[in-house]
Formats: sequence, structure tokens, C-alpha cells
Amino acid sequence: MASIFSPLTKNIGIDLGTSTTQVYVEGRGVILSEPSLVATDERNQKVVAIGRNAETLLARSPEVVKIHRPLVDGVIADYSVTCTLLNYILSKTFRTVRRMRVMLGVPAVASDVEKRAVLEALFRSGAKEAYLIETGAAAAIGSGLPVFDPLGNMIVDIGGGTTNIAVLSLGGIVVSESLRSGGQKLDAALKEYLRGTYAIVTDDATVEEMKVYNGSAVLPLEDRNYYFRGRSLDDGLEKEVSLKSSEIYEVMGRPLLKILELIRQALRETPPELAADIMEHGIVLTGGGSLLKGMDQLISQETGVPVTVAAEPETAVAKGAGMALRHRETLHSLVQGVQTIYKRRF
Ligand SMILES: Nc1ncnc2c1ncn2[C@@H]1O[C@H](COP(=O)(O)OP(=O)(O)OP(=O)(O)O)[C@@H](O)[C@H]1O
Repeated sequence: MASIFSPLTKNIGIDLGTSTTQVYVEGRGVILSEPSLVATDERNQKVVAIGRNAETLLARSPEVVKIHRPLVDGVIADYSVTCTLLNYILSKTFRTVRRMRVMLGVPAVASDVEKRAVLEALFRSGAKEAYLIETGAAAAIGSGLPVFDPLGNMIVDIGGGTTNIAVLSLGGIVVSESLRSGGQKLDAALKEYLRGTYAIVTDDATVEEMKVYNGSAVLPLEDRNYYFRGRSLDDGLEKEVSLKSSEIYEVMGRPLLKILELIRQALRETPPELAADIMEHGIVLTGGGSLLKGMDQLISQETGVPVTVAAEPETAVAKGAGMALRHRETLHSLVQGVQTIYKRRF
């Protein structure tokens, strides 16, 4: 029987995200990226689809299907649904990988109970070794920041449900901040605005499209009109509504303020010598939220620090978690007093 130290054991990094779950396999890259969704049949509560299939099913027969999101704001909201999703993901990965050593990114804001729940779910799903790493640290490693150097590195990961910030130096986390707010709060603000101002309700896909294609974190140079369809609250009929780009910008500005405040707080807590490195080398952004138009510009304007978006911002956490497995002993000894890695062997 192959030992867990066997070369057949593959290092796997997982980003179990509020919106999307990604799996990275060492030597192969990101092999799976699917929505974090589980669909059950309303009539008998049986699981009928997971991940992308659940999304497709919802679009086809919304009346029969109930959609479950295992995570809310970055942490497990439904343990059994989380196990179902992890089982599906690991069994898909297991088709090509015999033995798995898994590292999973968790937000710094997650409690010990939540962390233990994820570890249990990983072991139940077939992982032979399982570890957790803070999302910010994983994102920094996955973006290729020189985290082992005697330098201050700052990463801001803006996900769907959480924003995680970490300042790393010499392989350890010096400052760590986490907020249960991310891209989904922008969607919620837009939905609320459409309901309150235009008495119209829209589906998630329309709001997401509005944000991704027409949204901006900075005041748009040209104030264009965009047209969307939704259901009128007055008569229940489909209605078209026109929104200005400046309006979308204003609505999204409120939730973005919280993210800006968290970044300022992390900068205030950073020791001066490391802050000087960050001023020189800049802040790196990861996570889907970093792709919002003008996000780097807004953060740079508001903090006075140069900002860049990582080359592959959406996969940085999964990749970094997988890469961290190779350095797990070093990281373990260097990250003193920080609850970065949890380990249990069977
Ligand atoms: N081009 C884009 N512009 C604006 N937002 C985007 C863009 N692309 C993706 N997003 C947003 O990024 C978020 C998803 O990012 P990501 O996949 O990093 O989060 P997650 O890992 O699922 O969540 P979390 O880390 O909070 O658990 C969603 O809110 C999505 O709408």
C-alpha cells in the first residue's frame, strides 16, 4: 500500500470560495473551477446536481430545483452541503490523483469551530493529509510575491463573500485582516437600488452582468446609459429600465468604502519598515473582485500606495495553497503564533 509520503501523493490546493471553488494540482495547474452550488429536488430533497451542473439546472427548471450555497460570506453555512460539494470536487480530482495531500484556504475571520468543520469535511471526502492556510497568505504565495524575503508584502484578496488582507514577511504573517464582505455585497447593493428606486426585481445573472460589464470603482469618464430587464413590483410584468454608469458607480461605492477602510487599517497596523517596502513595491490585488473596473485605481488613489492586479487573480488562492504544501514545514516554523496551518494525519 502506498504511504502518504509516497511520490504518488499529489499536492492539491483548494479555494473553497463563496462564489467559486477552484482546485490546483501541483504540476498541472488549476484543473477545476466551478460555482459553489448544490441543487436539490424540491419534491424529495435529493441532491440532483453540483457545481456547474447545478447552475445549468437552475436556469432550465428553476421551479423544481432548490439551490444551496455551502458557504455564506466565506464560511460554512451548511455543513452537509459543504461535504457534498467537497466530495464531488475531490472525487473528480481523485479520478486522476490517487492520494491527496490537501491545503485549503480559509479566511482569517473563520472561527476555530469553522476551521475544524472544513478539516473534517476534507478527511471525509478522502484527503489523506489536510491543512488550512489563511486566504491572504495563500493568495500572496500564488501570486508569486517574495514572501520568504525580509521584505513587507501586502496582498488584498477580494472574493465573493470575503475580503482578506495579509502583510507577509520572512514566510510569516505580520498583519492579517478579514471582512465578511466582497463582490456579493456589490450585487446586493445594486439589487436593493433597483428595487427601491425603480420598483424592479432582477435575477442574479443580470445584476452580475451589470457589475462586471458596466460597473466601475472610479467615476466613469463617459456617463453612458445601460438597459436591463426585470420584473416590475407594481404589476409583475417584465419591464426595461435604463441606468446611467454614474448611478451604478454611486451604488457600488458604499460597500467599497468598507474594503478601503480595512486596507487603511492594515496599513496602520504594519510596522514602519515593512510599510516602507509596501510603499515602494505596492499592494497586489487578487480575487474576482479585483477585476472590477478601476479597483486598483481606487485603492491607489485612496491610500497613496501603488497597486497592481495579480496576473491570474482568480486562481491565486488555490494555486498558493497547493504551492504552500511544498514549503509547509518552513512555513510552520516561521509563522509563529499565527494559526496558519492545522494538521491532522490518519
Ligand atoms: N470582471 C469582474 N468585475 C467585477 N467583479 C467580478 C469580475 N469577475 C468576477 N467578479 C466577482 O468576483 C467574485 C468572485 O470572486 P472569487 O471567485 O475570488 O470569490 P470566492 O473565492 O468564491 O469568494 P470568497 O473568497 O469570498 O469565499 C464575485 O462576486 C464575482 O461577481
